[in-house]
Amino acid sequence: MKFAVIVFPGSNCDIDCYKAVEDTIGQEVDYVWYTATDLSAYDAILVPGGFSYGDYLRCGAIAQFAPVMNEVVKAAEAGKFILGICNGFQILTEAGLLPGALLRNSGMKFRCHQTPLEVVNNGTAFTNQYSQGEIINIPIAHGEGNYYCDDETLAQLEANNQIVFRYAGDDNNPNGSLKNIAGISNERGNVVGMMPHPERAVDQLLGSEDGKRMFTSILNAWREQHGAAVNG
Ligand SMILES: NC(=O)CC[C@H](N)C(=O)O
Repeated sequence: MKFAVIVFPGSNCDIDCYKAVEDTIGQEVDYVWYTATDLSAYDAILVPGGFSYGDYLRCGAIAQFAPVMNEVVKAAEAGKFILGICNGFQILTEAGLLPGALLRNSGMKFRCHQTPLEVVNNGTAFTNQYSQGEIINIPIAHGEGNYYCDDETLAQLEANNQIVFRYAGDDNNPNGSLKNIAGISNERGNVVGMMPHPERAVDQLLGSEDGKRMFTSILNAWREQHGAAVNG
C-alpha cells in the first residue's frame, strides 16, 4: 500500500505523518508537494496539520486552490482513503470534501493538550481497529477547531453515521464544537477529517499510542478491499 503526505507551504505535521506510517505499518510513503498534478500512484492520502499559506483569510481557505487539491478531489471520487488532520481537516472542509466549517475556538485561544475522544463510528476504514464507544487519548493543537454546521447537515451527519469522533468526558469540549464533534466522514466513508492528531500519539514516549490504530485500520481496510491477508 502506498501513502502520500501532502506538503503545503507551512505544513508542520508532515514529518510526523510520514514517520507514523513508516513506524506503525511500514508501508511505502512519499511527501507530495502542493503543486503536484498526479496522485494516481497512491492508495491513501494524508493531508497533514500545521499551517497553510499562513492560514490567511481562514485556515485552509487558500490551500483549497492549490493544484494538488484537484487530484485530492479526484482521489476521493475514486474511493481512495483520505485523512485530513487538523489543518488538513480545515482544508478538506474548505474544498467541499467534508461538510461544515471550523470556526475560531470558542475561548479564542490556541489549545494544545491531550484530550479523551470517543470513537463514535468504528465502521470506517480509519477506525476499524477500535471498539465502538472506546475512549482514546489523542492530542489537539489548534486555534480554529470549533466544528460548526447547520441543522440540516447535522441531521444528515447523524442519520448517516458520519460523526466519527467526539470529545469525551464531562464538560470536555476544548473548542466549542457543535455536539462535541471532533471528526467526521463524508457520506461514502472514504474521507475523514479530524482536529486531534493521531500521528502525535503513536508511541508511549509521546504520551499515548492510541493513534496507532488509525494507521493499522487504514491498512486493514485496504487489505480487505484487495483481498489480501489482514494483520500481516
Ligand atoms: N495543528 C494544526 O494543524 C493547526 C491548524 C490551524 N493552524 C489552527 O490553528 O487551527
